[in-house]
Parts: sequence; structure tokens; C-alpha cells
Amino acid sequence: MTGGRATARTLAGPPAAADLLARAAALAATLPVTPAIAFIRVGDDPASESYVRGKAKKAAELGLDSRVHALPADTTQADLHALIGTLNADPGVHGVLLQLPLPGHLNADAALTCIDPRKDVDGLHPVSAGLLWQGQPGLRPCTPAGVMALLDHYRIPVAGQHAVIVGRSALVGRPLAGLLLNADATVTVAHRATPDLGAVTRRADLLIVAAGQAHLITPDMVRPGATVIDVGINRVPGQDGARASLTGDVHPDVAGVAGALTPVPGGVGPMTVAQLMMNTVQAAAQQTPADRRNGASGDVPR
Ligand SMILES: Nc1nc2c(c(=O)[nH]1)N[C@@H](CN(C=O)c1ccc(C(=O)N[C@@H](CCC(=O)O)C(=O)O)cc1)CN2
Repeated sequence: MTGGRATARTLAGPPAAADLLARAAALAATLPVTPAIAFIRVGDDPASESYVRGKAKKAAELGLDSRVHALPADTTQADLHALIGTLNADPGVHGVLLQLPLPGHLNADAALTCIDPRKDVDGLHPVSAGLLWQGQPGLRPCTPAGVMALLDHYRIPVAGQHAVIVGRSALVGRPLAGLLLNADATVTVAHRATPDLGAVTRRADLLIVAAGQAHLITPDMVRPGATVIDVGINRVPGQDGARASLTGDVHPDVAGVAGALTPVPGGVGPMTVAQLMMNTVQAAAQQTPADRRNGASGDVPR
């Protein structure tokens, strides 16, 4: 209970991620090849190091092959493009992932555009974005697709619901709008510069927050009973020597108003990694001739 009021149902990420990973493993078992992903990380950002380590560990647990290419912070744009070109040409690599953010002197959009769209397991290539917005099958960005898988796991209805997204990034907000539209939701995209943000968020049946601002969403901004998905991961420095902790974009007191709420950590984060595994297996399936797949279509989602 929070403040004596009812507490929202917790939509925990790990059980939904386990479900998605089991489906990825089942699809991988139909393939004559071991799906392989190449990670590219530039510089020494500790969070990026930790995320890539976590993704490579999950790939190994699932029996996928992975390689990490850790490039120095002063890598040039040309060197980065050359590595991507080498991985594009390697038939033993099914997925190429460029960990973000890149050091400031590098152009991430230009580098992402160099990735072969068939190997774009992060779903961030303009071709993948175009397919999503045309409602055509394709590889989808991992966090938004992971949110959809989480909603599906917990049988949260999407069709006919008013979904409000707070955040308009290419990584989360924009592709999530496309996925929700394709799933027949009515979608509003707001952001931190939206005037009277609370008036918009209070209209949501489904409120998804990816704004990158700790505790932006307070209880008064949520319609009672709404489902709230918190995509924010904000590091809060520890006080009096305590370790830093993670907190979301949604204030914890929202649990007293919402019908269902994802925790941070332990909500959407694990879905991002699980979806990447599924995307890698789907990319490998798509790169395998149909007559060599053991019954699976290898279809990527709409
Ligand atoms: N190329 C990409 N770069 C980045 C992406 C991405 O999807 N593709 N997303 C984020 C970081 N990210 C994956 O890369 C990521 C973030 C968080 C988690 C996660 O599992 N978080 C845990 C907490 C982990 C912790 O203790 O630090 C949780 O929320 O429970 C996984 C992946 C930016 N860059």
C-alpha cells in the first residue's frame, strides 16, 4: 500500500523476458546455424560496457554466438564504418549492434545507416524505421518491441486503448508510437516541452514514459486505474557514501493511482535484452534459405 491507497499490480520484467527468451530459443532450435551477433562499443562509458557485457552474457546463456568489438574513444567515423562494412560482409554474422551513445565526435545516425538492414537487430536503420511506419514486417527496436511483448505477456489490452507516450526519441518514443498504432491503439506522443503535460497524460489508458527525467510523472498526472510503463533509467547518486541507485521517470507514489505499473529496475530493462535475442534469432532465420529451416517461417513481426 502507498499512503493507505490501493497499490498497482506490478508488471515485473523477468517473467515476461523469460517467456520471450524461451520463444527465441525455440526458434533458434529450428535453424541449421547458430545465430551470431556482433557488438560494437566505442570508448569507455561504464554504462555501455555494462550493457554490452549483459547482452553478450545473455546471448551465451541462450547458445548464441557473439563477439564484442571494443573500439578506442578516438575511433574515426571512417574506421567505424569500415568495421561495420566488414561485419556486413561476414556471412557468419547475422546481427550487428552499435551500442549507443557514441562519443560526441561520431555521427551515430550515419553509422547506423551503414548497417546492412538485414542485420539491423537493433531496428534503428532508416529502412527498419520505414518498414515499421508502413506497417510492414521488419526488425523492430528492442525497447519498444520489448514493451509490446511485456503488455502481451500480462494480457494488457492495446487495441482500442488510448496510449500516451511521453518521449520522442528514435530509440523508444517514435518507434513505440508506430508499434502501438499497428496494434490498433489510439496514440498521442507528448514530451517534456508539451504544455500542461498532465492534462495529456491523464487521458491515457496506457501511459508509457521514456522522457529521461527522474520522477517526471507524479500521481496527479495519472488517470486512476491506468497502466503505466516506466522506460526511464536514471542513476541517482547515493548519499552519505551509499551506492548510486536506479530510478524511473515515474514517481513511486503513482503506484497508489495506477492499475498496473512496471518497476525500475526489473521492468522494461530485461525486456530490451530479451528482445535483442529474439531479433538476432529472427535475423538469422531470415538469412537462412526457407528450405534449410526446420518448419519455422522465421517471419519478423508487423
Ligand atoms: N544500441 C543501443 N543502445 C542503447 C539501447 C539500445 O536498445 N540499443 N538502450 C539503452 C541501454 N540498454 C541497452 O543497450 C539497456 C538499458 C537497461 C537495461 C536493463 O536491463 N536495465 C536493468 C537495470 C540494470 C542496471 O542495474 O544497471 C533494469 O532496468 O532492470 C538493459 C539494456 C541505451 N543504449
